[in-house]
Amino acid sequence: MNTGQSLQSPTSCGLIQDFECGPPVRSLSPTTLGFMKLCGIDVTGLDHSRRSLALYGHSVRLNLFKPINAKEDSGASLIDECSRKSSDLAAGNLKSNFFKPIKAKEDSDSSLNDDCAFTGEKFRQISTVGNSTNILWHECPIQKGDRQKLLQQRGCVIWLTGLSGSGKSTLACALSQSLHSRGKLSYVLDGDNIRHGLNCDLSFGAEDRSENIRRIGEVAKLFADAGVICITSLISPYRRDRDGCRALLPEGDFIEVFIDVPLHVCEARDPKGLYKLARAGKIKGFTGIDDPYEPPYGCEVVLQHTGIDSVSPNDLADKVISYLEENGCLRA
Ligand SMILES: Nc1ncnc2c1ncn2[C@@H]1O[C@H](COP(=O)(O)OS(=O)(=O)O)[C@@H](OP(=O)(O)O)[C@H]1O
Ligand SMILES: Nc1ncnc2c1ncn2[C@@H]1O[C@H](COP(=O)(O)OP(=O)(O)O)[C@@H](O)[C@H]1O
Repeated sequence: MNTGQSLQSPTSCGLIQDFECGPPVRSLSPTTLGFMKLCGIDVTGLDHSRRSLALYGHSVRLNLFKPINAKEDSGASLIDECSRKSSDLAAGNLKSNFFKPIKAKEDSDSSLNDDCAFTGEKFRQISTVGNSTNILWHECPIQKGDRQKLLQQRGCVIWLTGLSGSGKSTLACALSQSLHSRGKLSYVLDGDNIRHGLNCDLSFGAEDRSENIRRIGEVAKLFADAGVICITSLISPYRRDRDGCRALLPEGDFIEVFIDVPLHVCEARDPKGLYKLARAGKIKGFTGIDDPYEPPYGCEVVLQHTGIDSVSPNDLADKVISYLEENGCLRA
């Protein structure tokens, strides 16, 4: 029995518009659930792991996912619709513990492949991420590719790293200016600036530096997803933290640029007088003095200081622009 009724999410997400079911929700029973059809597929023939029906509030949503790989969580459990009473389903009593949480969804592209029950279709997943349980990724019809087409560029992250005084902020601005003049949209996330707002709760202890970088990595990822060329300008002294940010993005979208200026040059520049204070012991844990800087291994671009300050910030920016051009970042 199939009334051909199409269930739509309150947000009219296209992902579930092909979902057809038989009777209205109120009269669903373990038997009638067998009539549910998903994109023309009769789910009665499928094993239990591929037939999860989600009740979200009082409306039915389609949620197909692989509970087999689920991460255990005391707060939630998988419910096989065949073992549930129709009254429970109809009353929406199951919404808070309907799913066994699955591996956290990392980005809008990654959830749509291996974890899907049906190849070639997009399905939404309930997941547990950090301290958030039972959260549902919401997909929008306009995606990164659409925005990139609009902007005629590739959303990516240019991650500038180097000692304090190496020229990160100067290069970030020169780069942004050069991109702007070419009609490319960029945005600079500068460590100093972000510490005035979003990250004003963080110190320069190792743990807080890591958190600083993690947050900026996440924000940069959003900018890249928006189609913007995001330039970050942070010391980001620890390799592991930078690699963590790299891992957030698709291959090729994280461009690490090491501004390789030796400590003695940075110290001679000392535009803020911080090295002097650090040498005098008035600032503790200053990068390069009594806190480590770990240079990258095999990053995309190295801008090596040549001994004299002969390479202007604009020339350095040109080198990065060349990399972007060669790697197709300046076209959609
Ligand atoms: N202890 C210590 N170590 C290093 N730097 C210090 C410190 N205290 C303050 N500052 C100033 O803060 C700027 C670095 O902030 P970041 O957010 O880029 O640092 S980090 O990536 O979290 O390590 C850095 O700015 P830049 O000179 O632009 O790099 C310094 O001016
Ligand atoms: N390519 C360069 N050559 C010479 N001096 C530079 C260059 N880039 C930046 N500077 C100078 O170095 C100092 C530190 O630059 P800044 O961009 O603030 O570094 P950071 O952001 O890494 O601390 C500033 O006085 C700046 O004018």
